[in-house]
Parts: sequence; C-alpha cells; structure tokens
Amino acid sequence: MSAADVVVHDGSEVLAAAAAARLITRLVDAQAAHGVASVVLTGGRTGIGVLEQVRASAARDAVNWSKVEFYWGDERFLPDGDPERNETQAREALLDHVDVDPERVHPMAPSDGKFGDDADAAAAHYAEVLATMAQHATNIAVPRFDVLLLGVGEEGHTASLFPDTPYVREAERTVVGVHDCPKPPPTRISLTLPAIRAASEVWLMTTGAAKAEPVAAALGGADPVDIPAAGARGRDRTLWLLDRSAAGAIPTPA
Ligand SMILES: O=C1O[C@H](COP(=O)(O)O)[C@@H](O)[C@H](O)[C@H]1O
Repeated sequence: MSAADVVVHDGSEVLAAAAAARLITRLVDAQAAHGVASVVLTGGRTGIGVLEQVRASAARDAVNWSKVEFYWGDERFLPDGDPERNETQAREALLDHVDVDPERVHPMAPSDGKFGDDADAAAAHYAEVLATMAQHATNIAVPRFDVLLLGVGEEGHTASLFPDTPYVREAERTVVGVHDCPKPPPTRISLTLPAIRAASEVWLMTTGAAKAEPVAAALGGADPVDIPAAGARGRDRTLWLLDRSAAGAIPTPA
C-alpha cells in the first residue's frame, strides 16, 4: 500500500480552487485514457465548495461533461430535492450548470422514491447499480472509479461511515444503509471501505481546526474503526488535501 500524499493549502478558498483544478485535470486525463471518466462525489462544505469552484473555473469545459459517470460516496436519506441531500447540493453547485448525460448521473435513492423509507433496500439497489457498471477491473463489484472524493468529519467519519459502527466494519457489501448516525440526518446510504478502496485515486479533502485531530490520527495510522477516514485509500493514490488549520496537528518530521 503506497503512503498517502499530503498537500496543505493556506486556506479553504485556495484549497477548493486548487482541488477543482486538480479534479478537472484528473477527469481530462481519464477521458484521454478511457474515453469516459468516472468520479464519486462527496457532500459537505469542502466537497461542495470544490464543485462550485469547478463550475467557476475557466478550464471547466476542458472536460467533456457528457462523458463523465457521476456516483456518490454517500447520501443523506431524505426526500428527493431536499436541500440537505448531497445530490441536491451537487446539482446546484455543478451538475445543473454543465452538459452532463442524465444516463451517466447515478444518485443514491431518496427516502420518498421507489424504496420508500427503506434505506437498506435503497442501499442494496445502489450496490446492484454499481455491479452492473462494474468492468471487473478489480475483484469487487464496482465500476472503475478514476477519482473518489471524500470529506472528513470532526469525529473522523468519512462518507457516512462513523466510528465504531457495523458499517465501518463492513467487509463484504459495497453499499450499506446507515442508521442512528450521530450527525443528522440519522439515516443515510454509504459506500463501504471495500468499495472506497476499489477507486484508483481517493482524495480526502477537509478544512478547519476542528478536523485537525482526526486528520492527524488518520495519517498516524489510527484504526479505521476508531477513525474511518484512516481506512480510506486508493489503489493507485491516496491524497489528502488540507488547509493549514486541518493540518495543524500533523507531527512535523524531526
Ligand atoms: O455529513 C457529511 O459530512 C461529511 C463531511 O462534511 P464537512 O462539511 O465537514 O466537509 C461529508 O463528506 C459527507 O459527504 C456528508 O454526508
């Protein structure tokens, strides 16, 4: 397993702009190599801020947006269009402003969709969607994810995998319904660590002093059960994009 790369930016604004530029380049390169690129989106302040910066970028349309497969790493299990849904925020930040192919946008089901309020059924369906898109590049039933974006919570959660839960311990399923989350809303859908680890590149992006301890713990080799972000890594690259505050507790080399 390759060591994680850590890039520290001065503040949240420059981090979002720099991460947006990096994402545009990653998608352009993936399209050059594969024809179609694939990205797994995250919610949260930092993740959505990056999408807003992509929208605003002069380089935005270097990406052929109709040839990008969009997935989500997690979703707040709320009614369709709810402003707190990661999908709603991603559409407002970017997807509604570029020429995406609706057939290539794969949101996780809302709580008022065909699965009703059954988050476990909605999660099982998303796992089936991923399996049908799998290209058998890896030994797990998910498609090739060129880049998988993640945030990090103050207690170390990533996607919607929270500490010391059966969901962060999940070793077989690719997608789970998550219940009794400490951060509202209590019910969510999330990729599991095995699914996250199938991605070529995993980028963990976070800002603010409140994240400094979990970031330092994750980079210091914490048990993923205690700090789920510690368990997020890519097959080819794991990249931490931080601002100085979030990086503030990382031990400096002697
Ligand atoms: O609830 C969530 O929180 C995390 C982190 O969000 P942030 O605002 O602290 O960056 C986010 O990555 C996740 O997608 C979201 O569901």
